[in-house]
Amino acid sequence: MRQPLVAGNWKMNGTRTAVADLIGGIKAGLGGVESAEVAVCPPFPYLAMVEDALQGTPIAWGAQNLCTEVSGAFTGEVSAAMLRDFGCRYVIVGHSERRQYYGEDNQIVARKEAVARQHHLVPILCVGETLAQREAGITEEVVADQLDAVIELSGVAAFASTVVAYEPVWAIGTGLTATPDQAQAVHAFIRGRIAEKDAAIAAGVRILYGGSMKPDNAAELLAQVDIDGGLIGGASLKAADFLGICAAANVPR
Ligand SMILES: O=C[C@H](O)COP(=O)(O)O
Repeated sequence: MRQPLVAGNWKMNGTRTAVADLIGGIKAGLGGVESAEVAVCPPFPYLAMVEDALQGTPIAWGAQNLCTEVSGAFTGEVSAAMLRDFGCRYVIVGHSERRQYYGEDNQIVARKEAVARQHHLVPILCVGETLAQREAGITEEVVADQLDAVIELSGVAAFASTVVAYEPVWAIGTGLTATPDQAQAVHAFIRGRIAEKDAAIAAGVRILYGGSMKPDNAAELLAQVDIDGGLIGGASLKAADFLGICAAANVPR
């Protein structure tokens, strides 16, 4: 059985005050959530604050990115070991904003995925197509290439300890959400692609949906058989909205 995961990706948002308020609101409101796992991914400077606030609670935390390299002369970068030092359980890798604005290709993303696991972080590997790619009918090809880069570097066993997030780029921050059927179709494709190599690993891998998920559309997305949670952007910045999505994930599967 796959435990649902709802992870908030705060992206480049926040101040000390806003982070304190948001974390306080989530902690206060999360009492009833039992079956779903909940995590938040703040910007790097707020990791220490979040660690202090969440230690000893069931809420996990993670980062939004990490360096491909382990340590040394890489100015401006943050290593996997540093994230572990601040108690991170998760790290997002290959978010479409990293791919689009910072030139992260499938090979770089695969290296980040590997270095994260080597340091006992759980990567949340983002995959997904642009609108142009969907309209060209190559969604599956694009997603397959993104998955295959990880399999080629690390083997399918990587997916025994990696979470996948399907995030159609055209649905991120746009208010456009994939329909439950559209999302389910790609989630099933992802699971099938992994199953071609190892059926047991495919059956266990958690596949999150990301892209304008909100309290009012979360339940129908999460009801799909291959959707195991959400990677939430905008709606993770308001405690009430994030909690609404957590509540929708808190149903026995
Ligand atoms: O990582 C989260 C995704 O990019 C989704 O963002 P969004 O919920 O604002 O569309």
